[in-house]
Amino acid sequence: MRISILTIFPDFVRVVKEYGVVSQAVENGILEIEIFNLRDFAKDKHKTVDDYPYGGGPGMVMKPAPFFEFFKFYNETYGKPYVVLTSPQGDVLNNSIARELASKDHLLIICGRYEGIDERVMKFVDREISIGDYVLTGGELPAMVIVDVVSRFVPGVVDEESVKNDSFYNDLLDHPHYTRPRVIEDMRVPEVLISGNHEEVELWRRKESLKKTMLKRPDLFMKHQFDEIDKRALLSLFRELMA
Ligand SMILES: COc1ccccc1CNc1ccc(C(N)=O)cn1
Repeated sequence: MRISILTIFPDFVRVVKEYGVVSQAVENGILEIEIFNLRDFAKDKHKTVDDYPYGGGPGMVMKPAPFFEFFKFYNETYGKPYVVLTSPQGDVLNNSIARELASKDHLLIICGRYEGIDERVMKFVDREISIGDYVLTGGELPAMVIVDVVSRFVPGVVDEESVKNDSFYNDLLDHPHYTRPRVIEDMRVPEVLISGNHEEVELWRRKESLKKTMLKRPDLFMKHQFDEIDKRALLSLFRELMA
């Protein structure tokens, strides 16, 4: 999968491809991440990317011409990508949107700055995405979040099991995790996890996920489709609560 990012701050976003599983996926060719500087497509001497807003008002607006120049170059060179704009007006990102974006061969993420982007640039945009209901000084952090979340759904980037057990994969919150030592400051690892009984472990984990989700995210709990393991876990949970 190829992901490109268009920004006036290329050094800001570069780190997203330099660490962890994303950098490994880039190294072994599962992911291609390319960063383009919008300023390179501003043809005037001062490489201007912003200008005063028609109609007045505070701040500046991103000029359309550099974007038009960029897309002329980009579409001819790489073919037409699926274009995402990160903006406060977008659909709020969640796992299902991320999974949908991960199915595209070729994604381009546009990062806005200033008060916003000239509306005529929207002709290139397929999807507007927000990472939450707040305004940032730029679209670069949302672009990095999208690259990270989408990468996890690209086959081979992370262990399939890990994605399958994603707490939000089956819309339950994650169970507690433990590793060595078995005891630290008198705090012990739950015995079931040391029992080696995988069925018991899976039941315990599911019970913990259901308990945590019921308490912290009743909205997710109500949406959850209960499978056989869930039912056994819930029974065990109720027995525990009644005891
Ligand atoms: C006024 O800013 C803009 C206006 C229009 C586009 C981009 C920006 C850049 N800012 C952003 C971007 C994304 C998010 C988000 N919630 O995903 C928040 N702020």
